[in-house]
Amino acid sequence: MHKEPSPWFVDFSDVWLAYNHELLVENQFAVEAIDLKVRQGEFIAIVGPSGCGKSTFMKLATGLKMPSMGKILIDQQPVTGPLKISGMAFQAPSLLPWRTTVDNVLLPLEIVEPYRSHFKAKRKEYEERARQLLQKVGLGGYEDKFPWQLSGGMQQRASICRALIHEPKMLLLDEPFGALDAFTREELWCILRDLWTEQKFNVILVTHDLRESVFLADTVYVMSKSPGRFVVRREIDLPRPRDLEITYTQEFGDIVHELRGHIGAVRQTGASVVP
Ligand SMILES: Nc1ncnc2c1ncn2[C@@H]1O[C@H](COP(=O)(O)OP(=O)(O)OP(=O)(O)O)[C@@H](O)[C@H]1O
Repeated sequence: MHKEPSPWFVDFSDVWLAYNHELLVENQFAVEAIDLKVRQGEFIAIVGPSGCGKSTFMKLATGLKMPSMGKILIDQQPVTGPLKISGMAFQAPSLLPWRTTVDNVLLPLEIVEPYRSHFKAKRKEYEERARQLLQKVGLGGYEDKFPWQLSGGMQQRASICRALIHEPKMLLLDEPFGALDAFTREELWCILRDLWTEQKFNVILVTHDLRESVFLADTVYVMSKSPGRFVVRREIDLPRPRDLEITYTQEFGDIVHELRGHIGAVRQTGASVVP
């Protein structure tokens, strides 16, 4: 029978994950009943209380973990192992201290096929690409410095460049700006906004910062306490392009406030609230 291709870029159908066999037997799931449909190029943010399963969700979305039940399609393909079409950045920039900024950014091209096979032959071209990306995020002049010569915000910019150098279709960000001061964080929101506007990769952003989620995302999902479920889906219909000024508007404040109410509800009860 001919099957219609999934119209979604990310398509989770009733996905459950228990971390091991014993937990599965005891019906102890880290995340449960996840149904998530994400359009091509959509920017989603996931917020929720600590330990609700946000990182577990990320592991499922990148194929680092296989679901105990349910089905995951990314870019029409069933996920069967770690995905090459994704780039990742975390709270800690984790740059290699013995490599310069540009060499850190080049790292995925040394590891991920098809780049890896051509790395020696195309090094110059790849390096040019890395330098252009670094320029774009405001790190021009720092390409040949070592990580310890950069501020925390600069290191995080480099780490985002490293996540994007192989032009992934999907960027996964787990609390990428969590360790930065408020001003630097907002600067990086704008950098991410600009990169996404230009390249339209899919983004899955995990954050504790509701303002960040509302400023950046098309859609915000709220997860409930463990076992993690998606209990609220909020479309952010603020016009784009969004400037930081928007964060001071009543409309923006109202959405943040509404999401805060949902988080408060799931923190207290862990129960579902009406989507
Ligand atoms: N390797 C593991 N083995 C068993 N249980 C795990 C493992 N990793 C996570 N868990 C459990 O799965 C649940 C979800 O954890 P997860 O790390 O996904 O939450 P989180 O929302 O990312 O937390 P935080 O916001 O604190 O980073 C928690 O109950 C956690 O104890």
